Amino acid sequence: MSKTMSEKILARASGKKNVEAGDIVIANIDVAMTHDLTGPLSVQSFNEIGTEKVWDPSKIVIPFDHQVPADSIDSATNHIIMRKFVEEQNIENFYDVNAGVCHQILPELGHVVPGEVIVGADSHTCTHGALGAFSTGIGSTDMAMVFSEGKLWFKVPETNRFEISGQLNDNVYAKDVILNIIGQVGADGSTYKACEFAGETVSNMSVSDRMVLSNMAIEMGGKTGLVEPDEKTIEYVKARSNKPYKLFKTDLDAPSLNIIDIDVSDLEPQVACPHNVDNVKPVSEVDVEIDQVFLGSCTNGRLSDLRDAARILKGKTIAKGTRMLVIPASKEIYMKALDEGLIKIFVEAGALVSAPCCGPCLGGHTGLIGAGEVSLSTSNRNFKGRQGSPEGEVYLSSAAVAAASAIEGKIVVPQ
Ligand SMILES: CC(C)[C@H](C(=O)O)[C@@H](O)C(=O)O
Ligand code: SF4
Repeated sequence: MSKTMSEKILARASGKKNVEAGDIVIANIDVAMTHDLTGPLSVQSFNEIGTEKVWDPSKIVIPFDHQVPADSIDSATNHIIMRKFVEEQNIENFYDVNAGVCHQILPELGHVVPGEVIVGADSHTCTHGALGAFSTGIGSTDMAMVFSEGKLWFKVPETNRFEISGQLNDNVYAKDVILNIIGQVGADGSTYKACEFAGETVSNMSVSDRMVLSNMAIEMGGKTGLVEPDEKTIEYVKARSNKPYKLFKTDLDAPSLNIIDIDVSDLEPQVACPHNVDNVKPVSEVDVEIDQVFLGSCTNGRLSDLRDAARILKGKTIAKGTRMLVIPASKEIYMKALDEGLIKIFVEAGALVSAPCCGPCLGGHTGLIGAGEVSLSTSNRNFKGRQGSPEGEVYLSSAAVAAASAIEGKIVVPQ
C-alpha cells in the first residue's frame, strides 16, 4: 500500500513491514539530543529509573546552547550536572559552551542523516526533518526513558504536505514562505501532523533554507517538518557524516496524505506580529518603530542569513535609538562570517556581535527587552514575554527585513 515518508521511516525504526497513521509503534532511536536547559531534568529522571548505563553513549548528543556562557548560578549548576553525566556515561558527542545552537550543530557536525528517527528535548527538533529524518521534540522525562532503553513510542502521524510552487521575488526568503503558511493555516493548523515541504520552490532551496521551513513546523502544531531528501541533501550529508543513511519518499496516493497547494510567486516579505506566530501580515502593511533587532537563532542564524543582512548593512549605520544584536548560530558559521568580513560590517554598522548561543531568542540573556519596547527578531516565537518583559512586543521576520529595519529604526521592506 502507498505510504508517507513518516510511515516508512517509523516502520523501519520499529522493525515492522507496514505501519499506518494512527498506529502506535515503539521505535528504536537513532539520535537523542538534550541540552543544558532540559538536560538536568532528563538526568534526574534517568537516575530515578535506576538504570546504571545509558543504552548507547554514541547515539546521545549533548550541546550547551541555551544559557552559555552560564548567565546565572543556576545555569552554572546545570552545566556542572550535565558535564558530570557526560563523564560518567562516556557520552561521545558533548559540545560545551563554545559550539553553537543545538539545531544548527546537529546537522552541521554530521549527527543527522536521512531516514533516521531523532528525538530531542527541545520543541524545534523538527528542524532535522529538512534532511529527510523523522525528528521530533519530546519531554525531559521521555528522554530519560530513551537514555535507558533506546526506544520510544509514537503514534504514527498523518501528513500535511505543502506543495510549494513559484519563484520567490527578490528579498523574499524561506522565512517569508513559512510565516505565510503559518498565517494561512493557523498555529494549530497542523496539530500532530507530519508537515512535509515539497514542490519546485523547495527543490530550488538550499539545505539551510529548507531547515527554516522545518524549524517552524512546530509553530503550526506539527509533529515533525520533513523535506524529501535529494541530491542537495546527499551532498550536504556526505560532506559531514559517515553514518549510513536511507532515503524515503512519500507516495502521493498515500491514504493518510493531505496535500495543500501554496503559490509563492507573488509573495511579499512577511512579518509575524505580536503576540502569536500566526498573526502574519505583509511587511508593507505594518508601520512600527523598533527598539531592538535580533539576528540569530536556530531559525535564521545561518551563514546565508548573515550574508543577506550584511549585504544590506554594508556601509550603513543602525538607526539612532535602535540596537541590533547579531549571534551566529554556530562556531563554523561565526568563523566563516569572520573570514568573509561580515562581522566587521555588523560591528561597523553599530551592531553587537556575540558568540553562538540561543541568547535573546527565548529571553534568556544577551539582550532582553523592557516594558513597552519592541523587538524585531529572526527567530521563531513571539509569545508575550518571549524576549523579556511581558509588556514588550516581538515581531518575527527574515534576516533581510531585520537588517533593513535596523537601518530605518522601523519595520520596512528591504529595497
Ligand atoms: C528551552 C526549550 C525547552 C525550548 C523548546 O523546547 O523549544 C526552547 O528551545 C524554545 O525555543 O522555547
Ligand atoms: S535558538 Fe531559540 S528556538 Fe532555537 S533552540 Fe534556542 S531558544 Fe529554542
